[in-house]
Amino acid sequence: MRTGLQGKTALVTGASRGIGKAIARALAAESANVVLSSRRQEALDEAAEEIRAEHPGAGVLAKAAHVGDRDQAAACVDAAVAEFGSLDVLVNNAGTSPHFGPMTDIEPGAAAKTVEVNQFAVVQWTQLAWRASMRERGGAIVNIASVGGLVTEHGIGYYNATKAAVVHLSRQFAMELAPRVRVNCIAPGLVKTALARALWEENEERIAGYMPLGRIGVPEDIASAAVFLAGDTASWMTGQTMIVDGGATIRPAIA
Ligand SMILES: NC(=O)c1ccc[n+]([C@@H]2O[C@H](COP(=O)([O-])OP(=O)(O)OC[C@H]3O[C@@H](n4cnc5c(N)ncnc54)[C@H](O)[C@@H]3O)[C@@H](O)[C@H]2O)c1
Repeated sequence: MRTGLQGKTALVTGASRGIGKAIARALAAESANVVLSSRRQEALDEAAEEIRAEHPGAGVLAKAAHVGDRDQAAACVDAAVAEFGSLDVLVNNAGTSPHFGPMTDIEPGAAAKTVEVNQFAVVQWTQLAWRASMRERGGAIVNIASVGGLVTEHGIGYYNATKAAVVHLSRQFAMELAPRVRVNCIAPGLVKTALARALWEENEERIAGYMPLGRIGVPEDIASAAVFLAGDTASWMTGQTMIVDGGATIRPAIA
């Protein structure tokens, strides 16, 4: 079955590197037009240039925006529609984890930033995409949560609480926006990116051994799931959270 993404327009937040960049690249490989967004225009331009060179058939636009800044977000969504005529796919991928440690120690500023970037941005960008294009033309939204939103982990509890919110926001938006727009979610396990470096860098072998599939994830593992959920391949799925984690969450509770 085909994804049907050819000629559609997809906007990915946090697309300058890591999972977001891999998702943008995978969507371009389906001949979708891709709009890459993250904070720094320079990093985005580099990512866009790479994707353009690899996939000359796809339109590629790079437009910087802080996901928490409503005006910048609106300008980015408007630029996507102005350039390509519609916004058919939104991938809410940008994420941050400014606090490491027990939740009893988190400072108000770090807590607010975590909510702003991981949680409220999903609401804000969904509203903008809905109003600018999807209400009229339909579409698909893919939100990037985390397996940490489903289980507990040491050190990143507050981040995980915002990811649990993303799982629920995906269900709630799926219900509110049906049948025009499908909204699904991915809960990645540990993926080798800059964001998670502190978790995997010095323990790579031990963590790979813990994973039933024997390795830490790479951004492309998440990108293929995102393409599936964004495309017609998932045309009868909405409100769901797909766990992509090398099997980490199916390990027996008692070994
Ligand atoms: N790497 C993992 O192990 C892992 C696991 C589960 C979930 N995730 C989630 O996957 C998503 C992507 O993470 P990643 O691992 O690729 O991280 P990364 O740090 O490699 O990339 C994050 C991207 O988000 C952008 N970004 C951060 N704050 C932003 C802001 N305020 N406004 C706009 N852009 C912003 C960064 O510039 C970058 O492009 C995040 O939502 C993260 O929580 C990652």
